[in-house]
This record gives sequence, structure tokens and C-alpha cells, in this order.
Amino acid sequence: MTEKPSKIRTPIVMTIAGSDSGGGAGIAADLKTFAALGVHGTCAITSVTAQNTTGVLETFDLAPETIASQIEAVCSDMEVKWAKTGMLSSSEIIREVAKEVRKQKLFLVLDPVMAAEAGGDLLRKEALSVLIEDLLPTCKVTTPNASEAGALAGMEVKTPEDAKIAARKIADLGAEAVIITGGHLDATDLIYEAASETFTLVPGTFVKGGTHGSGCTYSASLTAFLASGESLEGAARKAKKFVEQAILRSLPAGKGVHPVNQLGAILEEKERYLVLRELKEAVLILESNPNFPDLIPEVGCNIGMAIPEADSYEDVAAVEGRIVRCRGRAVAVGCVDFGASRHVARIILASLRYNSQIRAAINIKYSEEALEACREMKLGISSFDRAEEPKNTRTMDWGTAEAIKKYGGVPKVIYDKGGPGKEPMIRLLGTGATEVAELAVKLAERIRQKSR
Ligand SMILES: Cc1ncc(COP(=O)(O)OP(=O)(O)O)c(N)n1
Ligand SMILES: Cc1nc(C(=O)O)sc1CCOP(=O)(O)O
Repeated sequence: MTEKPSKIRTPIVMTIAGSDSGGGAGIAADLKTFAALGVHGTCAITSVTAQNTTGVLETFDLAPETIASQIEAVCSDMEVKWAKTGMLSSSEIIREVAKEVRKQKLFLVLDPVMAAEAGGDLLRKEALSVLIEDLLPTCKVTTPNASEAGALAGMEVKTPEDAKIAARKIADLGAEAVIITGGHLDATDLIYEAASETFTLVPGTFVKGGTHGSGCTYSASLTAFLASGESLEGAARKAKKFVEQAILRSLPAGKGVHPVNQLGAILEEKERYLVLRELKEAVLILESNPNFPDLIPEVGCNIGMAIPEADSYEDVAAVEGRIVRCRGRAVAVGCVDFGASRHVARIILASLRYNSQIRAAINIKYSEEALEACREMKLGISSFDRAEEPKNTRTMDWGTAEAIKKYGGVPKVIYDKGGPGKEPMIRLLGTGATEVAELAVKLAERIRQKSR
């Protein structure tokens, strides 16, 4: 029997919060966030809400002892350091949770949930003072939005200046740090750290999309990043980006405020990682081939690959400084990175408009022999003529589209015979960077063989 390899310890975190039957906020949002960010999530349910995207219909609180029992069951078995709270609807629940936080010595992120965005109170009016007196002093950081900050600080928070005053007041009530999230102000989050009396701004952008569960997702992701060893500022920056992505990819579920999409938020990062990994492999294929240097044009060669649904240079990775010929070898001048190409990136972006599967391209030196080899290999070929290019267009956008239209689809090969001051060029297109690199290498070998 083979032994399971020992793994680096995955942080174990806990959410002490209510459930949302619509799956958008509360425990559901927290556990999805933990899973997306690679920490192990545990939970203690405080209340069950009958809720959907249009609001909270009913709430059923669990007995404080039942909540304590869940926390104790987890903490007696697993090493939980960081926890977060969400919906704690009554004074009794808050007191019990505060007792457990102290007993289990939890590092607490306190999300002072007061109401659902779509409608429905989640904190009884009389419980606010208990939250402030009993729980706030136990927390490492609290994450109110502007209106929650106003309620905690006993003032209106309408401007960034108000937010600064409120943050100090909340810290004076016992929180070690306060992050006032800016979703309701100017998209900038404000961090106040009591020990150093410092303010830090975390700018963001308003993104369009459903926001149901965004507050829970922010505090849960902050907890996950802190548990993974990030500093408060680092965790706050990452949590903000994560929530922006989750809103951007929110799901069209329900008739009200659509829920954020935590798994969608990490999808793009994963795609970017996969693209860089494949591109590095492709560059190695090119650099290690003895025949490929023959195909490097005067201007150098670049190979690019895009993430799915790419729509800008920043979505296409390529080689910084291109691949050049040096002492008879192909050498990548720099590393692979997003935004490193203009020409090859434009070829890919133009092709993507016609076929979303074609995400990679490479430019190689034009020669009659190379074109002949493409024909022999039965590759689909098309071309454009720079002399026909209309004014005020970009050659790569126009030329690629022109060749695709002429061919009736995206061909494997697009060439042009150059123009004044413009080197003729062949481009190979394909689904991935290794595919086009292997094709380039095969062509180079074939041309070399024929010239012998
Ligand atoms: C059970 C439960 N807990 C918390 C909330 C509030 O969630 P939040 O992330 O602030 O999102 P909105 O509800 O404001 O969209 C909730 N609704 N239900
Ligand atoms: C200069 C040039 N022209 C090309 C063409 O296909 O016409 S490819 C190329 C070199 C690659 O450029 P980049 O690093 O911007 O992708």
C-alpha cells in the first residue's frame, strides 16, 4: 500500500452565521468562499432563514446552547485559529458566541450583519448594544459597510471623512482593526488599525453584477486570507479583488438581487495560470529544437496564448522581448507574461471573434519553402495583402479578419508578402501554445530535410 504524501497544512477556519435558503449569503456564501480559496471551512449555524433573492421571509433562531455545541464539536477536534461571524440575531446568541470566542481563543473577523440588501432585518434592534459591548472587543477586525459602521459608531457615514471618524470610534469600542467597505461610498475600502493609529485606503472599482452575499463573501475571504498568513492589508486587498470578481461573475439566479459567484471568481486566475504553464512548455519546445532557428524572422518571433473570452492585450500571454536567433539557437529574451505582445496578441484577439477555440498563434519567417511545406502538410491556408488595407485600421486586426473571411473560417496558416518596410510573415494558429509550437517545429524539420 502506498502512503498518502504528507501535505502542507491547510488552514481550518470557521463561520458562525445564519443559513440563507437561497444559497446566496450566510453560511452558503462563507463555505463556498473558503472552498474557492483553499482553506477548510467549518460552520456553526446560528439561525435558519427562509430567504431568496427578493428578501428574508422568516427567520428561526437556534438555541444558544446548540450554537455553542457546534463550535465546541469542531474546536475539540480541529485546530481552528481564525473564525468569522455573520448573522447573530439576538442578545442571547451574541453573548453565547462571545463566550465561545473567548473560550476557544479564536481570532475573530466580525461581520456586523444587520439586514439583507433585498430586505429583512437580521439583527434585532435591542441586540446592537450587546454586539458592541460583548463581541466587538473580542475581534481582531470588524468589516462593516457604511451603514453598519454608522450604526456601530452612532453617527451617519456618508463621506470618506465620516468613515474615518466612524472607524476610530469603532476601534475605541474595542476592535483591534476596522475595515469599512466602500461599496456604498466610493468603492474604496478604509482600514484603520488601532495599535498604530493608521489609515490605509484600498481602492477598487464598481463592477456590474449581482451583489447578494457580497458582504459575507468579503468577510469570509478576508478570514481565509488571514488564516493563510497574509497581513491585514494584504488580505484586505485580496479580499476586495475576490469580491469584485465574484460580483462580475454573479449568477442569474432568482428574480431579485442575484447572488455573487465565488467559484467563478477564481476561474480566471486558474485560466491565467494554465495559459502561462502551457506557454512556458511551448517556449521550451521551440528553444530546444535545432531546426526552429531557421524560422525566426528578422523582427523576431513571438508565441502567444489567450485565456478563454479574452478581449484585451492583458488577456494574452506571450514572450517579453520576443524569441530571437542567437548563435544559431532560438532564445526567449524575457519571461512569459500577460500583455507582452501586440502583433501576435492582435492576431489571436481577431481570430477569437470568429472561433473561440483558437487561442494561440506564432509568427514565423515567410519563405516559398515554408508555404510549400504548409501545403504538403495539408494545413488550411489563407492570406491578406497589405496594399489593400484601408486607412485607419490596424494591420493585424484587419489582415487576420480579411484572411479568415476569405477562407470561410479560421485557417491554420495566415501569410502576407509584406510591404514597404514590412517583412513578409507567416502566422500559425491553433487551440493552444504547445500545438502551434509543435507545428512550427514540424515545419522547420520538413524544410530542413528538403534542403538537404
Ligand atoms: C443568513 C444571512 N446572513 C447574512 C446575510 C447578509 O448578507 P450580505 O452578504 O450582506 O448580502 P445581502 O443579503 O446584503 O445581499 C443574509 N442576507 N442572510
Ligand atoms: C513585428 C511583428 N509582426 C508580426 C506579424 O505577424 O506581422 S509578428 C511580429 C513580431 C511579434 O510581435 P509581438 O511581440 O508584438 O507579438
